[in-house]
Amino acid sequence: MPKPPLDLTLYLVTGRELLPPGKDYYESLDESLQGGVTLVQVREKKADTAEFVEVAVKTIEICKKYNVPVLINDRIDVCLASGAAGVHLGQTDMPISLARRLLPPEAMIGISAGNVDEARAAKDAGADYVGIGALWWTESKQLVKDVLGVRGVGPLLDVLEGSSTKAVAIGGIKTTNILRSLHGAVGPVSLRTLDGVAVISAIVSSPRPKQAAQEIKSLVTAFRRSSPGIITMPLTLRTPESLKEGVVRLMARIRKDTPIIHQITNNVTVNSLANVTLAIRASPIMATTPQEMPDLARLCHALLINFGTITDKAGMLAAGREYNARKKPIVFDPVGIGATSYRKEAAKEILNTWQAAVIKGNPGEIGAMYGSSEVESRGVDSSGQVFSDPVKVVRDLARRERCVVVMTGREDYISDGLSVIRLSNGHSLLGDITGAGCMAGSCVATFCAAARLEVEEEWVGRLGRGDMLLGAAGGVLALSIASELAAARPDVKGSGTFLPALIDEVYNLTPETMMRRAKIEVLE
Ligand SMILES: Nc1ncnc2c1ncn2[C@@H]1O[C@H](COP(=O)(O)OP(=O)(O)OP(=O)(O)O)[C@@H](O)[C@H]1O
Ligand SMILES: Cc1ncsc1CCO
Repeated sequence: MPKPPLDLTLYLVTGRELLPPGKDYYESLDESLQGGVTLVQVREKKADTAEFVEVAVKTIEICKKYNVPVLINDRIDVCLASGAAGVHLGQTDMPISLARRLLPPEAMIGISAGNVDEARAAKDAGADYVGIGALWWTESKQLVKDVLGVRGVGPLLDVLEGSSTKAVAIGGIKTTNILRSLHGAVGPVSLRTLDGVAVISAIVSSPRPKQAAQEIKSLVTAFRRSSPGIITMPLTLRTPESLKEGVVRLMARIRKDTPIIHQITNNVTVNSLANVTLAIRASPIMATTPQEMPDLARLCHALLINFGTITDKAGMLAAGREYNARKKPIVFDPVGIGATSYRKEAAKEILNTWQAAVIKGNPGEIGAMYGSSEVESRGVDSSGQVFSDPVKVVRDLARRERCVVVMTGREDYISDGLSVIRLSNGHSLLGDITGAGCMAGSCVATFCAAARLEVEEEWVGRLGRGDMLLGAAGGVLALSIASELAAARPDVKGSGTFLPALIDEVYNLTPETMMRRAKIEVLE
């Protein structure tokens, strides 16, 4: 008998202990199948064998009505006794090769994988699918050993590329984090995406499992239809001319709409950031308290998170979640990330919680994120060193972090994982004031707000909308072109007079000047 097709789109793992009070297990199961569940795993941790078999048989009977196969957690004997379609194994359960020998040839066998080695072993053993996790910390955590995090999934998907082993993610997936989960879990090299999601409590604990299943399934299918390998724009041909025109268009949009830019930043440069934001004609709001975040995410058009003095991690985490939920851009400036291990850990936690639209840093910061020591990381300021292959660094990091990456310096490199552009404006005086990079972050956040505002239709199934590469380029160009104009002024005598002149020049910047002065190259 040929193997039945395996549809992992919405994989329900049962958990009778998680049902809401008064809800019958079989009733809940039937409703979730009506909502579109495509595969069911019966998971019974406490039942004895007789009860497990009984639950399995009844589950199979109900699932048959919907043509949905049933797998059994761990127990080959229960699978055989109940006539289930296959098993799901843990790493410490029976090896796949042995299970294959005991089960009929058409049986489906899946296995949990929490790292690259486990994924590779599963593929080599011919697993039909791997369950990758845990994605998030969850109430049903006893199911999985360690939290892998959304950003940990990609390398496992790369390992599976080219094989027939499918992949599903598991662990804490719910409607509020599903797009974040799917968007983040993509192979950085292969751009392979998940074949579906495994859900437990988001469906089982719901008093309305049908609606819960429908909602999750529609988001998975919408994501799948949305060119999921691509980070920001559906394929766009980039030319210096189209980028310049785009930047000027965003500038006009900023002036028309005065976007509100929420900024959680350091206490060294906070005033400069508020002033530069006003100078480009946007409206800054600096706010750090977690309780304010839902209201601010509703009100504001973009969020900047600057790590400078990292005193507000709780606010950073809360804010990012809200902006992701509203599909509004977040710019992350990991200031000094290479300097302390606390910052490195905090960045990991932050980026595993929410998805940045743009990550911006100097070569030391980007190098620390990339995991390269080619460029020295010195406190918060740039060491002035550059990478031998900056194009590879920004492109690979963008693919890995699933966002646009900006690496500032004498030349700025920007990539969305597909295109790489180089901007060559700016003046060395920017390196002599504190917060030039921080101000570039505010400008990028403002242009990204405009890039989102100019797209009216929702990009269904995606975590954001608008051309974030263009937003990033616009922000960097505004500050660096203004710096050239400021440095040339006769009243500027050094770094002290340069800072206010810089704000003036941002304030007086015209679309014509931007168009004339912007030095943009498209490298890839
Ligand atoms: N030597 C230079 N020549 C031209 N432009 C420069 C130069 N150095 C920096 N810039 C520009 O200055 C801006 C800030 O980049 P920089 O790499 O100095 O940030 P940073 O080190 O993070 O700054 P800070 O930590 O002070 O905020 C960018 O727009 C970049 O293009
Ligand atoms: C000097 C300094 N220290 C922490 S943040 C900051 C501003 C420049 O990034």
